[in-house]
Amino acid sequence: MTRTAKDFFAPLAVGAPAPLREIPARPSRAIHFFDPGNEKMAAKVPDMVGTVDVLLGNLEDAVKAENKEKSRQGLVDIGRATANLGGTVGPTQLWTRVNSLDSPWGLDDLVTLVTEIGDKLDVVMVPKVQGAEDIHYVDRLLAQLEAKAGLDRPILVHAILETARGVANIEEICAASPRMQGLSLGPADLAADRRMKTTRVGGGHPGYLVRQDPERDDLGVPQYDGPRTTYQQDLWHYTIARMVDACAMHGIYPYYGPFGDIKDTVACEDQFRNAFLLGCVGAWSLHPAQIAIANKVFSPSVEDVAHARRVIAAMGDGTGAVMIDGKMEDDASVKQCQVMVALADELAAIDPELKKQYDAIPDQHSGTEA
Ligand SMILES: CC(=O)SCCNC(=O)CCNC(=O)[C@H](O)C(C)(C)COP(=O)(O)OP(=O)(O)OC[C@H]1O[C@@H](n2cnc3c(N)ncnc32)[C@H](O)[C@@H]1OP(=O)(O)O
Ligand SMILES: CC(=O)C(=O)O
Ligand SMILES: [Mg+2]
Repeated sequence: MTRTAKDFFAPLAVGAPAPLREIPARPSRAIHFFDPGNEKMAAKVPDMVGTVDVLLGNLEDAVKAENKEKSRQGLVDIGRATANLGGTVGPTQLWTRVNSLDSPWGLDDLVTLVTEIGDKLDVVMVPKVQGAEDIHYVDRLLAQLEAKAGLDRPILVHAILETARGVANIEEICAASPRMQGLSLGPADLAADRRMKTTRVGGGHPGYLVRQDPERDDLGVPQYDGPRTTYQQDLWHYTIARMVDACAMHGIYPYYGPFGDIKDTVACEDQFRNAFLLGCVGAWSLHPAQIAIANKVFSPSVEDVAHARRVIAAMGDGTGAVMIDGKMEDDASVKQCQVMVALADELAAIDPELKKQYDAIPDQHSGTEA
């Protein structure tokens, strides 16, 4: 049975910090993955602080089995030595992706990281989450470790959706703990688990398409062999839309996961933008080149912010209807504009370049009351 409303926000261990009532909307446009055991990558981390919203020390897939302990220790060293990273000190959060709960490393990852650098860790990403039982396990263990380490704020939990069972149980996963911060799409493992026939890590597929109807000749006979335009569709639309609804319903945040074709920056931007438009707040960056893409895509454009401010100003108390540039705006569209402006304000608070751009938008008050 799930916890009752009465004890949902009670700490799960004596001495553990109280769970948060609301998950803070901290900017997390790019969750940048690095292997803390890879010297070249690790050396770049100090200079990345302040340039990316989240630095994530990855201990799971993409780290060779023989390097698991080295990567774990590397993350401890980075957490201890890197200034302005994680906790409440600066704009760049420190996250980790631990090994899966059924692996030989998952338990030691959690115990070591919370004990050694728990004060720096903002979020623990848990891979291959199948249902609420996985979150319950991590929830209790984190509480015990936080109490032992004397931490004064709870570490949050992020689940990767990468099994069919995880997708089927999405709502119970989101609701499993007040620690739940968000969900990411895990398109590679999810494709394998679902027996999808794509071998790509995220992104589209040229075979997943719809085709224009055939032209007809003068007698109305379809010309099946004639030229017909095809339109590539988004393989991930269903899962992302489902993830966005589940997260919004539970007050947590949805993220597009990885885009593996590092060189195809154009398609990466398109995939990230689809996710942004559908309601995601960020995506993973696997290579330094993807950080700028995510920062750009997940920041509202100056045009969108200008339009949103104009609608809000024209709508006064937010009720009624006005015409702006030939379009009707009303109580509902002003709420859409408030979402845009709230995000712009959050980002401007940590990104001086964006602040400059948003501050330069001239005040515009125009519109005609209906
Ligand atoms: C399905 C999933 O689970 S996705 C999540 C798991 N996968 C990952 O985390 C992958 C992370 N990324 C990587 O491992 C690498 O970026 C790769 C393998 C994709 C490409 O690596 P490379 O071939 O070395 O890329 P490239 O030559 O362009 O790198 C340029 C420089 O950036 C460094 N670099 C590459 N990726 C990163 C990174 N994620 N973070 C920091 N530095 C990086 C390289 O070490 C190299 O450094 P150098 O100039 O000192 O030699
Ligand atoms: C993101 C991830 O782990 C996957 O696609 O499998
Ligand atoms: Mg995976």
